[in-house]
Amino acid sequence: MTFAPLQNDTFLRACLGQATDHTPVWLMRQAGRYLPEYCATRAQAGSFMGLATNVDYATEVTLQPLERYPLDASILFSDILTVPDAMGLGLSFAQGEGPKFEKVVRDEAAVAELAVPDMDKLRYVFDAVTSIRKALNGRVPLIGFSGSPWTLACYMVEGGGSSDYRHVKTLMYARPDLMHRVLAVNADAVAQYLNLQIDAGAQAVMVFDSWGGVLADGTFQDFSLAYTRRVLAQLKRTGADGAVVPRIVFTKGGGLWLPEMTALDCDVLGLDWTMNLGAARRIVVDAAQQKTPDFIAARAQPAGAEGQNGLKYTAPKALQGNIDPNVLFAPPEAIRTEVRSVLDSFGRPHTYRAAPGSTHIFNLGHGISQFTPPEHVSHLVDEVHAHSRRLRAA
Ligand SMILES: Cc1c2[nH]c(c1CCC(=O)O)Cc1[nH]c(c(CCC(=O)O)c1C)Cc1[nH]c(c(CCC(=O)O)c1C)Cc1[nH]c(c(C)c1CCC(=O)O)C2
Repeated sequence: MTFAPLQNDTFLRACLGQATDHTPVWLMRQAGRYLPEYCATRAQAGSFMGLATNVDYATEVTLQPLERYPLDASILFSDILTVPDAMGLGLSFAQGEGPKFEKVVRDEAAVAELAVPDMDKLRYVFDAVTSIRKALNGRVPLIGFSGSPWTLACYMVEGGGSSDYRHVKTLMYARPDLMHRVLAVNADAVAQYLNLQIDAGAQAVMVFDSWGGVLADGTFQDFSLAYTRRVLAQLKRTGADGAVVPRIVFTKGGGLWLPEMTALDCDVLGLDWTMNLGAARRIVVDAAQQKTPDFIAARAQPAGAEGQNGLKYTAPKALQGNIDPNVLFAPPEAIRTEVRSVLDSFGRPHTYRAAPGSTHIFNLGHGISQFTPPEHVSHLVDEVHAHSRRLRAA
């Protein structure tokens, strides 16, 4: 399987800590209900799962936001809940309501039954990845994704969305042994799922730990972070074409744990809007400097090379985020002001020779709202490109 050469590698370069002439931008949930063309295709497909399981529809809606906006990356159209669905829990999305599972995993018997699903049940996802790569024709890279083991467990135990996470936290505190088993199965399923997306053509992969931030300090490390680590440890480093596949970990509400997350074996950390990007940048750069005392020399070396002191040079993690998606409800001039403020908070973009590294990928701090006026997104994307070029020229 060979695909057309990539025409815009800005996103992949930024993921790997390399200099770019502008800050790349894409948006979480960029293909979704705020786009009238998405709603039209969804109506044809009849349901969300009808859309996600049909390769042609999934390809069509993945490309829809790219037709409107000069985004620097695309993301597979699917959902994190396809994995528990393949485990036999019976996923459905009722119109106007959130996701629902027919079966919930709350007791010893249900936990005992749980197993890594036959990946053939998820073939429609891998087929969609290959079809989207072909349709993109090298325009921008394609991101594959999965939920984190903890975030998937939240839906599997609650049976759907939740406002208080009562059932999943009850299981965690009352029967940590059962919770650990659910998370171990999820981690191994997610790792296989992402590796097959990589084989099918995904050029980067992202783990959505959307509900990591609802955990208490201590439980986050044991029940979320440890299993994200278990996923990362099993992931392939390169795709079928030999290109490095960057890994992104996004923990909503995880800003306080950023110092601990710098130790993850991933390339990019995603942040929600509560975190100052300049402060986050200092944390990731400090973490890399501790591992590599001669930091400037490290920048001149490929990551992973052996230094004179015998230490492995580690590039600081790139950061992805983090504008409040609600900014998109404000008038265009206010959107542009907020975009500049997020870019400025990250600070002067890294160039090879200039001091301390870390690169920035612009994104929302969480998924785009279905009520967003589509024309407002044009202002956001345009301002990211224009202002980030200005920052590099300054
Ligand atoms: C928690 C989570 C889910 N799904 C996802 C997450 C993690 C990201 C996050 O925290 O937002 C991830 C996801 N879901 C979807 C994508 C597609 C790719 C993209 O970003 O464009 C991605 C990356 C499509 C979708 N997944 C869903 C929709 C809307 C459903 C529809 O079209 O009817 C889309 C476009 C449904 C979904 N799926 C999920 C929920 C809670 C819902 C209902 C909420 C809602 O209605 O917005 C679970």
